[in-house]
Amino acid sequence: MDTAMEATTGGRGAGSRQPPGLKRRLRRLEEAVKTILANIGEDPGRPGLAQTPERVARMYLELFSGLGSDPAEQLTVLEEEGAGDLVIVRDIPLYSMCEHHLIPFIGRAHVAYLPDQGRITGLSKIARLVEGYARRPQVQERLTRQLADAIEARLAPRGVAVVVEAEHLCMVMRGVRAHGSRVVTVAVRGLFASDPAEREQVIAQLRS
Ligand SMILES: Nc1nc2c(ncn2[C@@H]2O[C@H](COP(=O)(O)OP(=O)(O)OP(=O)(O)O)[C@@H](O)[C@H]2O)c(=O)[nH]1
Ligand SMILES: [Zn+2]
Repeated sequence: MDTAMEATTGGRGAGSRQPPGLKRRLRRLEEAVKTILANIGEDPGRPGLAQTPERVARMYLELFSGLGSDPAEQLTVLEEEGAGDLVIVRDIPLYSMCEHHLIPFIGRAHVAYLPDQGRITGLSKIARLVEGYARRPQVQERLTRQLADAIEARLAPRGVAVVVEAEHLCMVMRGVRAHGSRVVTVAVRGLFASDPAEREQVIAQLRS
């Protein structure tokens, strides 16, 4: 985690220089990509691949930029007197990386929460939360749970429900080659966990 922290905390201020750790990590990633290319039977020296290790190194830091920060901190708490009705944000795009194979799983997240005492969050913040947890090596169940836990911890709502629907390229491009299969995961907290009728209703709304 220490090295991940370097990448995400470095270079934030205007004109600030990259921390030395970041350059070293990029160089090591480039070396690793060259090693992969050589060992799959490619020639890392051929012109078409000349920039590839550097490009892939930068891409990996982007794809895994959710490491080393706490996405829950992005959930600002707004006090809106009287806000107590269900809030649903559906179809949030999701691009994450399966931690078993390091290839993408792609889908949508749907989030609902029932505010308590007028505590709500900015709507964009929920999409930011999804991005923060998605940009790291993941499994879908943990991602789903982390989204529900973050909203519960920050907003202390009466209930939270999260549904994630995704296609795992590790199940499609390789292995079992289950084309068209979709994985659906659900996490519920508060009222949606304790009351089966409420749970059923909110999940139906999220999946409709
Ligand atoms: N529960 C869960 N499993 C996942 C997720 N992403 C990938 N997997 C599974 O992780 C498992 C890894 O199993 P292994 O047997 O170690 O790896 P493998 O030989 O490549 O497995 P196959 O994919 O069956 O060929 C596979 O069953 C994947 O389908 C995820 O988000 N959640
Ligand atoms: Zn996988």
